[in-house]
Amino acid sequence: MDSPEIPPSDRREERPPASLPLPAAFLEFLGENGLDPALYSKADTIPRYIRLKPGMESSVVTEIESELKCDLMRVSWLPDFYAIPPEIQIAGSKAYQQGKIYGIDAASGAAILALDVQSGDHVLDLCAAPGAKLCMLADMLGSSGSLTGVDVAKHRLAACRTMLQKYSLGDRSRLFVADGTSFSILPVNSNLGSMEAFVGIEDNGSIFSEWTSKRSWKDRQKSKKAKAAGSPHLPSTSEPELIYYGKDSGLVGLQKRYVLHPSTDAAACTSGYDKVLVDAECTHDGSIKHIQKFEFWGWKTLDRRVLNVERTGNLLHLQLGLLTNGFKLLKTGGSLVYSTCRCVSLHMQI
Ligand SMILES: C[S@@+](CC[C@H](N)C(=O)[O-])C[C@H]1O[C@@H](n2cnc3c(N)ncnc32)[C@H](O)[C@@H]1O
Repeated sequence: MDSPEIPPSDRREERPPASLPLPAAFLEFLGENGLDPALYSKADTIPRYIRLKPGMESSVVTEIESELKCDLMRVSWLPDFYAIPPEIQIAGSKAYQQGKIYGIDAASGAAILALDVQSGDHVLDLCAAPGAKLCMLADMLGSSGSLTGVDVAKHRLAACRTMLQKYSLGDRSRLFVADGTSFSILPVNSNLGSMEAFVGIEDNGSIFSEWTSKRSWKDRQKSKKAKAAGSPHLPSTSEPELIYYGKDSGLVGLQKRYVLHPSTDAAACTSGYDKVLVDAECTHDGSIKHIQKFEFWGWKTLDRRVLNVERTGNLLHLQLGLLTNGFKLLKTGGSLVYSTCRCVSLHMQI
């Protein structure tokens, strides 16, 4: 007897179950979102990706192949991206230690590509840490324009600073510890005509001199206070804290109050960012490797971190806040890309 035709909506039932012992609540959540649980047991078949720092000679590829003992498969649609087998670790390799390659997902590359960064753009990355996308943005920017990275978690943003320095990509960058839902500092723009008035005026140390890793007494007191309060994250009312700026970020020689003053929505329309990336905090359920970690962390943790209704509600609120503010900071004619680890990438232009 012929087997009856199965309507597409029921075909999911036929798929083999995931070999991970996913908890019932998570299976239900996947079902509600039309996602196949079998996906979550396939991490060992998904390649890893690396990005070769642009400008490297092609002979470097052969060198890296022999060092990592695997083929580097060029990703045709993503410049400088290569797929490598999932079991290959890059952290111990010379190529990684010397800043010739870094690990970054193809999905992250796709989000940056969609932003279409051009040399001379003023670019804002509103959730920048730990910084793989930030590095790619800095590379795309080339030798003019600026890059501003914002993240609410200072220790994570410090990792961005380390990355920018390691890959020599920080010259046009500045990094602010700030709440991305209310951040309102605009790029240092050549079209703010009165800028000359602020340049070079000595004002009791309130002018930016070249950035140094040595922290001032005031900064050290600030971090002591934050530590004592037990919070790694700033309260939303805190002032943005600039933890890094490069020598060509446009800040050196400018008065601090000129750079750090908050903007209005009207000013952003004319002097805002050309490109904004909102790579928002999310539940991470779209990251197969991330979900696999809960086998070790315990599925109860998954309930608490991913499925908890209060947390997902708060996340939605946060994501909307980040998206709304990112949009406000765009210059007229600029573009914004919104992405999460579920690879949803939304491109908007005003
Ligand atoms: C998905 S991660 C970003 C990944 C990053 N774009 C990259 O490519 O490495 C989300 C980031 O958003 C940050 N975040 C959470 N709430 C935030 C807020 N209110 N403002 C700014 N950043 C926030 C988190 O600290 C986290 O580093």
